[in-house]
Amino acid sequence: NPSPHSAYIQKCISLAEQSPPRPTNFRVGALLLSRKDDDPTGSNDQILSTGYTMELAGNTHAEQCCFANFAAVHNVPEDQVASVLPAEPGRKLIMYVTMEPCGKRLSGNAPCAQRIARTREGGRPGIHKVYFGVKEPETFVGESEGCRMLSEAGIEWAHVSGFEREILTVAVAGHEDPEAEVRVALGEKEKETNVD
Ligand SMILES: Nc1nc(=O)c(N)c(NC[C@H](O)[C@H](O)[C@H](O)COP(=O)(O)O)[nH]1
Ligand SMILES: [Zn+2]
Repeated sequence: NPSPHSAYIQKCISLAEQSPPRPTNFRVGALLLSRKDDDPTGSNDQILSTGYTMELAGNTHAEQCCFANFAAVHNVPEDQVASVLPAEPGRKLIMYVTMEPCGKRLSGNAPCAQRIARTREGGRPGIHKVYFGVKEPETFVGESEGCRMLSEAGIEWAHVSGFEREILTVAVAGHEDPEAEVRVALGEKEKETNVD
């Protein structure tokens, strides 16, 4: 049986395509689900919430909207989402995001890696693992810090490969020179590998 990761990343890409193009951020899609332990094909997955950049009013990120949508269904504000996320034995909370959760935002708003880490407050299991399709390009904040912040919070993460160009093309659609930015972002990977 195939792994479920590609299908979820593709679902997140279609979410990201609903985001209004802006020069000041990336168009990203996010999905939250509950997965039964020892269920590598995800056959017992339960989708809990989805979100995309600027889905909700203001300068909102996909992961932020994903949490805010779930919190709203449970009648709490987004910053209290940890208190309403399920914590069932034998199941884990998993997030899929087209792009690595941000570790810093030029706006100064709370970065998504911090929002994800906060789901573990109060000893709750919170988010167990984050799968993303591409690391954040250096466009806005330079070297991305999201993965390091997740690791520091004890949250696992993994890169699902194969969708980088598609994800980046959607993400930068509102930028000044999208084609060039995609080439640079893809090239960055080659540059890093040439460093050693
Ligand atoms: N993972 C992620 N999900 C998003 O929905 C989104 N828009 C970004 N984008 C990261 C980028 O670093 C920030 O968009 C800029 O740093 C500008 O910051 P604001 O968005 O204005 O807070 N990253
Ligand atoms: Zn973010």
